[in-house]
Amino acid sequence: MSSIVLGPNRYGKAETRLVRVAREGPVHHLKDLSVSTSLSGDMDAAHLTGDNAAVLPTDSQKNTVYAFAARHGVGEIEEFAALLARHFVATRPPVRHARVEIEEYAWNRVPGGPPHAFVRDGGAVRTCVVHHDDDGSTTVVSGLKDLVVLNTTASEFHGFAVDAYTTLQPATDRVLATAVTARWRHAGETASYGESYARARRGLLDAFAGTRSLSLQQTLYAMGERVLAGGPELCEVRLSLPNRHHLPVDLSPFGLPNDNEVFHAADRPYGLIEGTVLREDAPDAGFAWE
Ligand SMILES: O=c1[nH]c(=O)c2[nH]c(=O)[nH]c2[nH]1
Repeated sequence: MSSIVLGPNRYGKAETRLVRVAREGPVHHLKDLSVSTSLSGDMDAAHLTGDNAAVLPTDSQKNTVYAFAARHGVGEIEEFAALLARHFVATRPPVRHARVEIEEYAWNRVPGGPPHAFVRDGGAVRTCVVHHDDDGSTTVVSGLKDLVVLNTTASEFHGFAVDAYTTLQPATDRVLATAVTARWRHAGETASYGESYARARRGLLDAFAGTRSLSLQQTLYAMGERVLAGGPELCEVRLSLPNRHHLPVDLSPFGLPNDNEVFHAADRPYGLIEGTVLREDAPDAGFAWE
């Protein structure tokens, strides 16, 4: 019989919810994050013998998130994630690699309200994953999720393969809707993350709105291409696009026409279109996507 060995492993505190209020007199600023830390390295003993000497408790990792927010403030999520990742690798020798993932929930000021009143932004959640390794390298992937978009026309789907189980009718004018998850890899270790986020988000929306779509696959490529066109600092985009089907309701039993006006917004199942768009000369991704 072959012997059994321990494979890759990592551990950390998932989804530490951090809200940081920065006060400039009566004007307050709000950061609302979910921070997940994950450490790996010389930790085999914890799994194999129960020796926890190398294990920095996940509770300590959570405390570090809060302490760093107090001590350093929170700027761009990528910078806060890198600060944490480097700290764990630098201060705990058994930790050879740190992965920090952050989601940011945006808040806007209440229009006309006092400078301490906020309303949660209904738009996308901003995301990042930063890896730092004890060889000194850092990788940064930024992105967004839950960016819900819909075109009421300019979407077609026909010419598809037909087999014994195909019932779908070709569509020359359909509703196209999706909730975009997009992640983009930075070629370097530092960037103007706020600016590149705004550019990438704009590019995603422009490409979705401006593409006469023959499929969600084609729209995916257009969106990825547009993000990369925003600047050389981004080298690879990964997109996940659920096809939120809008099915025309058959109103003929009621003697009513339905000229592409009344739809059932189906929940599930949904098509899931996923793909990567990258520069041919993109540097090696290493562990960036892990
Ligand atoms: O844009 C689409 N791509 C597909 O692959 C597909 N498959 C399907 O049933 N509807 C659609 N729409």
